[in-house]
Amino acid sequence: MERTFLDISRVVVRFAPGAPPVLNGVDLKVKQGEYIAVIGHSGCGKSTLLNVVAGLLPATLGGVVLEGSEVTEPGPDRAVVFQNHSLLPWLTVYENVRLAVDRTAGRTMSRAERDAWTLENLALVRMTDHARKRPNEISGGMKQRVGIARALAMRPKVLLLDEPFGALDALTRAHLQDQVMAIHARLGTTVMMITHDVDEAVLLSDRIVMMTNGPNATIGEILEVGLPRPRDRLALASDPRFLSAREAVLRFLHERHALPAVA
Ligand SMILES: Nc1ncnc2c1ncn2[C@@H]1O[C@H](COP(=O)(O)OP(=O)(O)OP(=O)(O)O)[C@@H](O)[C@H]1O
Repeated sequence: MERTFLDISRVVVRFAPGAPPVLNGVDLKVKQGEYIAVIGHSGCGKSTLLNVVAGLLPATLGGVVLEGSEVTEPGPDRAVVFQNHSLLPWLTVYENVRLAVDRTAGRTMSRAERDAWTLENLALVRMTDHARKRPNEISGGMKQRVGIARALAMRPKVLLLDEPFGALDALTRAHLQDQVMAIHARLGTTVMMITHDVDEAVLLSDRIVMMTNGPNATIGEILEVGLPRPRDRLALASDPRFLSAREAVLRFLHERHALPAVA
């Protein structure tokens, strides 16, 4: 059996004493290189879970262990990409990525190596030609690509994506999904991605973690996607395995765990 790489163990998060916990007993074991999607209705606690893994929020009970080390604070081994880019507007695209490289590899790489590594990560997201531009001179999709390059440049053990494509139009979103799939295939990075988009979850992930509604949310079901890689969105659009995975997630969300207003 493959070893657990990221171990989320009986995580409970309660924001206010006396209030019901937002998350109650989330247990998940992730293998190295796995692509996990977390899906669930708005407000069920997906970002809360990601923030616990990122070390941005302490669990009230339980905890997270990454490669044998307990998560107690944020660190470059768990790089986060948020829905809205968090690039520094006064720095160029290159400088935004370079800053992360200098912070994480300032002592281990020479200047020339850091320059090359910055450029390599920009090339990975096809942003080489825009390296000298500032964030206000590039599109939303490009900003997210820079955010991904910056995260990958830290050589994270886990890439945490909090609805990274949520604010993008459908075509840009599809393009970025393809790029992230290609990067995952090339680097084998372990990924945990929050999404509201069922097709995105099925297309990208190895397993889809479906959350029950909050409060007291927990993992309701886990779907093994099992589609062979590389995956091609056009071919999959009519593939019965894709359609049945999609249906299983939709059923979970809209029949078994519909929001009260929907049910
Ligand atoms: N810092 C906080 N203090 C108090 N309550 C919080 C805090 N952060 C989140 N919550 C509450 O916890 C619940 C889960 O929030 P969270 O953002 O994790 O949900 P989500 O599933 O990511 O939602 P969405 O899909 O809408 O982004 C919500 O009810 C939210 O109001």
